[in-house]
Amino acid sequence: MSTGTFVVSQPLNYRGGARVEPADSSGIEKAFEPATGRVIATFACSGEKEVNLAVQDAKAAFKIWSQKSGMERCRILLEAARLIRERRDEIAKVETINNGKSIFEARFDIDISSQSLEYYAGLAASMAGEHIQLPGGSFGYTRREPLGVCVGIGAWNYPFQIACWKSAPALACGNAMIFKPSPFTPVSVLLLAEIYTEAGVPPGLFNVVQGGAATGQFLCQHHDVAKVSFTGSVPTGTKIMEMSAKGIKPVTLELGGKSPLIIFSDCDMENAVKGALMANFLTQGEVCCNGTRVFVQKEILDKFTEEVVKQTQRIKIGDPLLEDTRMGPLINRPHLERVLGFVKVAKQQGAKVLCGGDLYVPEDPKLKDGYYMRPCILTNCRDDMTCVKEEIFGPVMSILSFDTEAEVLERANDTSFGLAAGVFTRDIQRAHRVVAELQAGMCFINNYNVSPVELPFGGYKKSGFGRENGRVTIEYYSQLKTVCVEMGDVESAF
Ligand SMILES: NC(=O)C1=CN([C@@H]2O[C@H](COP(=O)(O)OP(=O)(O)OC[C@H]3O[C@@H](n4cnc5c(N)ncnc54)[C@H](O)[C@@H]3O)[C@@H](O)[C@H]2O)C=CC1
Ligand SMILES: NCCCC(=O)O
Repeated sequence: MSTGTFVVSQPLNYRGGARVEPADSSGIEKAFEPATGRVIATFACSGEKEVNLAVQDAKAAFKIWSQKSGMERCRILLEAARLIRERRDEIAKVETINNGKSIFEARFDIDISSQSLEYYAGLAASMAGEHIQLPGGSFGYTRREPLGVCVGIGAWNYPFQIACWKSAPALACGNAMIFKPSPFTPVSVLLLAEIYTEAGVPPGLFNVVQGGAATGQFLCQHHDVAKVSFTGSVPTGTKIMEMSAKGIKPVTLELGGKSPLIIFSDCDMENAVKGALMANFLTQGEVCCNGTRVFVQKEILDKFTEEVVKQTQRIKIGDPLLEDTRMGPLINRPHLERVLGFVKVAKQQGAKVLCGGDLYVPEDPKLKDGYYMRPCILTNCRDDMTCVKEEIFGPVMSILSFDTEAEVLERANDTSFGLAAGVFTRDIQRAHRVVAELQAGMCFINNYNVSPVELPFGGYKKSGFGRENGRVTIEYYSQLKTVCVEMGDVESAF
């Protein structure tokens, strides 16, 4: 596979253990290769009939899967993880072609994905309730039971990884899942569906329906869907919550962010600069937990800025399938224009562009219609500027300066988002004191944007609720049954 050659020839829905064309349609979508602007797939968005069929199949598979022991589910998930590792390069290439992120990065995403399956495979085998002693030899116990058919709805920035982060805990707990990827990135999740089938899950346990808002609504409103786990924007998350409320369905919402990264003057400068790049430029800056408000203590502002600009200018932009590329194209033309629009407004509001923020046209002629821009560093930023307040979801870092810890904490928390935050300092007491005050679900000390699957990930405030990864996620895909056992006679009140 090389850039400019890939086309999808097989159906993109997956139901009953096989790729299928949807039974009905609520419209047609096209998926692109951002590196070249080429259409790689034209597909029908699933209508209500197809969604009903997917739910029906998932319900049938749930009956079989939920009866299996944790050990049996563990073995199958481990086999699926092994198959992901075996097909790592192929999956990473498909992800790169459809999303635009560099192949270097896509391979990490696929590794994290297989780790997610391994982690929840381990927990599947050790899921247990409690035994509680009661007076007179009576006792109670709790059982952790699956919810039923769960729906996963994904964003386009980590298509394969999001599908794994949702399906691995869901399946480990004994649920079935119907997954709807973003219509921008419909392709890689089919490889996951095939892998689950090959690993031995019952047909229908993991189904894929393609489409946009209308298909998503059919899923969320379906009376046989027990739970919705959503990754995407705050406005869509609000709608998902409203729809789920009508059916009293639990939801997990992984939404947007505008996270602070605080760099104190006593930091290890080299690591802080690397951390700022990790916090802003992975996946072309299209990462929900990015630390895009970079607060730098005044004493080191000039030195930090000089170094971060130097390293940003060195980032190799271009064909994302080449080994040495570190930044590929953005997801699509409208998004590229939106991001460039943020840079324009930032300038109008008084920010200074130290580098990038403009279109980039690679020399290779096949890339001339791709959606590339140069990563951008903004300085002279103020807290009231649009670039500092709103999620840009592109490679744009805003640098702000601060004097004191108390001041920076107040400014860092002055946002309706609360997904992530970071602090760089050599002072261990300050590090823990500061993160304790930060209003964010995922805090990093002396690093940024690493994603160990053992750690719960999710937001505070408008960045959502519920968690992905870590042991706690079992609670979001299962329900607790309490059984009270009487060992004596009934003491009736009547
Ligand atoms: N917290 C997290 O883990 C992450 C959050 N995000 C956030 O996602 C956003 C970017 O992703 P987008 O795909 O543009 O978000 P989006 O909200 O436009 O779409 C997300 C998904 O929801 C579906 N959808 C749209 N309208 C719907 C409706 N009415 N009912 C049901 N489903 C519907 C879309 O088809 C897509 O699959 C950013 O705000 C970003 O911060 C992205 C990745 C991770
Ligand atoms: N590995 C990063 C996860 C965050 C995101 O999905 O945007």
